Amino acid sequence: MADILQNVMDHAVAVARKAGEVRHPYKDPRWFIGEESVAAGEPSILTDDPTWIIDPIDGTTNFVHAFPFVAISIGFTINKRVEVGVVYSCLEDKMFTARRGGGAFCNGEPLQVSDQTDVHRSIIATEFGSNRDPEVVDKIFSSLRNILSLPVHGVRGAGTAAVNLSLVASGCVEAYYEMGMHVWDIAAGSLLVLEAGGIVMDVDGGDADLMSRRILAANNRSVALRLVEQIAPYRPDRDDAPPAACD
Ligand SMILES: O=P([O-])([O-])O[C@@H]1[C@H](O)[C@H](O)[C@@H](O)[C@H](O)[C@H]1O
Ligand SMILES: [Mg+2]
Ligand SMILES: [Mg+2]
Repeated sequence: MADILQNVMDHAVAVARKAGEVRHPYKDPRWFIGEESVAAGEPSILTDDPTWIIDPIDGTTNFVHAFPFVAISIGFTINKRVEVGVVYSCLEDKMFTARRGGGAFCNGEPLQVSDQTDVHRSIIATEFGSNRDPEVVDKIFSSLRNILSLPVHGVRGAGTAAVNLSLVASGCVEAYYEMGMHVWDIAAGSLLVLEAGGIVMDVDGGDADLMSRRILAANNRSVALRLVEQIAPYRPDRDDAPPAACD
């Protein structure tokens, strides 16, 4: 694991030097998008530069309530594409790693998504999120009602997007969708799913967009597209939306 991170950091330095950059890639805030740094006012703009995308605690509400799923999520992008993903599920003591083109692993063991193609025999993960706007809550419940009525085998939510994505990559659930989470919740986990043989797309079936705050990750296209038909989509403000103007 340390080797993978070291290689990536070396790669980041090499890319920076090639571009004639003198910035230190581990210190310049432009090379980071982190939940806490953004909360402190740093920008949340994904550029082509090598960028670390970090959620130090994914599953904060779980953490506060001692609900036993909490993760650390670290993604690394170049040209806006996730090259490395690391999710450490702390209480399970599971270290999930993926490198683009290099497969996905849990504690060093290769991961493979479920081979289930029938949505009716699937478990779907999702989250209720923290937005209590009645229109958003209606959409959440509408999607849930549609999916439960398909019917599916079950609906689950771990309380952390990163763990939900690790569950798709591990073949424990067939899919995970959510609207309202952030890029730091999903950057690393989305690569886990892709490298375990799954797919990642927008909830409306379009291309995945890391900054859109919408994701549908699934073991295969046939399960994903059945879910697209059931999901009532809404558009949260993007992670890279300009800050609202003050009066
Ligand atoms: O705040 P946080 O615990 O890092 O991250 C949250 C978790 O991933 C949660 O599962 C998801 O539903 C929220 O959308 C995220 O914001
Ligand atoms: Mg999070
Ligand atoms: Mg967090």
